[in-house]
Amino acid sequence: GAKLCMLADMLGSSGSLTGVDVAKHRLAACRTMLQKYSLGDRSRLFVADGTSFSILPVNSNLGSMEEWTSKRSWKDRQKSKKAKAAGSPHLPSTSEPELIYYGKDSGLVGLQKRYVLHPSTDAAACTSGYDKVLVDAECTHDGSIKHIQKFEFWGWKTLDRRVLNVERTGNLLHLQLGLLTNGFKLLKTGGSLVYSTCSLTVAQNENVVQQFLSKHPSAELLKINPADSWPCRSGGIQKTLRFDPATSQTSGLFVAKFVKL
Ligand SMILES: C[S@@+](CC[C@H](N)C(=O)[O-])C[C@H]1O[C@@H](n2cnc3c(N)ncnc32)[C@H](O)[C@@H]1O
Repeated sequence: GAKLCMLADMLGSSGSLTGVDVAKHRLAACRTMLQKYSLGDRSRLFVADGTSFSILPVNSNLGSMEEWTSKRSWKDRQKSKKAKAAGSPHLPSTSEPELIYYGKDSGLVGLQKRYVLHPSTDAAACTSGYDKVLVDAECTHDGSIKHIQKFEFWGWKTLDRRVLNVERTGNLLHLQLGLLTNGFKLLKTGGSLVYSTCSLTVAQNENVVQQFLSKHPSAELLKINPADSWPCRSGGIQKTLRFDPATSQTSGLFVAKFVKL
C-alpha cells in the first residue's frame, strides 16, 4: 500500500494507476491509505491473480459506472458471504477480477462494467497497455530484517515452514516467473517494468530474470541511471541491483528493470 500511495503521489494530475493483489485484505488496507491521504482519485484496485490479470488502462469515457462509494450493494454482500462460507480467504470464488475501489478521475466513472472488466489480448496491450509496471513479487522475504525478526514471536519452526521449505520455494519461483511474464504482457511497446523482491537468493532474483529473458526476445534489461548515487551493488546480472545490510545498511532488495522492444 505504501508503494502504491507513493506512486499515486508521483503521478500528479495525469494518467491513472492500477493496483492488483490476490489478497483482498491487503488491497483493502491500501484503499484505506489512499483515501486517508486523498491520493486515490486516479487509482483503481483489483482483487485478482496477477499471473493472469488482463485488464488494460482506460483512456475514454463511454457510458455508465457511477462514482465509487464505500457502501456495498446487497448483491455484493451476499456474494462475499457465499465466498467466505465456501472457505476461500484469498482468491475470489470466480477467477474474474473484482474491482474494490476506483477514484473519481481513474477513467472508470461513466464506463459500463462489462467494458471495464473486458480482458485484453497481447496485441492490444502492445498498443494500449501500461506505460509502467511494478512487479513487487511475492517472495520468501528472507532479506527483510523486519520480517525475519517476526519469527522471534512466531517461533523458528514457522521460519522453517515458511522460508526454508523447498517445496514452497519451488512454487514461489513458478509464481514469480508467472507474475513477471504477465506484467510484461500488459506493457505497451516501449514501456518499462520493474521486477523486485526482498529476497537475497539468486533463485528468486537472477535466475527468474534469466529464465524470463531467455523466453522473451522483446525484453531487454535497462540500466537504472539514478542508481549511480545509490548505496547498492550490481546483482549477478549486469544492470540488476542488490541492496543488503552490509552494502546499503538496509534490508535486502533486488531490482531489475526491463523495457519492451
Ligand atoms: C512482497 S508483497 C508486496 C505487497 C505490496 N506491493 C506492498 O508493498 O504492500 C507480495 C504480494 O503479492 C501478493 N500475491 C501473491 N500471489 C499473488 C498472485 N498470484 N497475484 C497477485 N498478487 C499476489 C501477496 O498477497 C502480497 O501482497
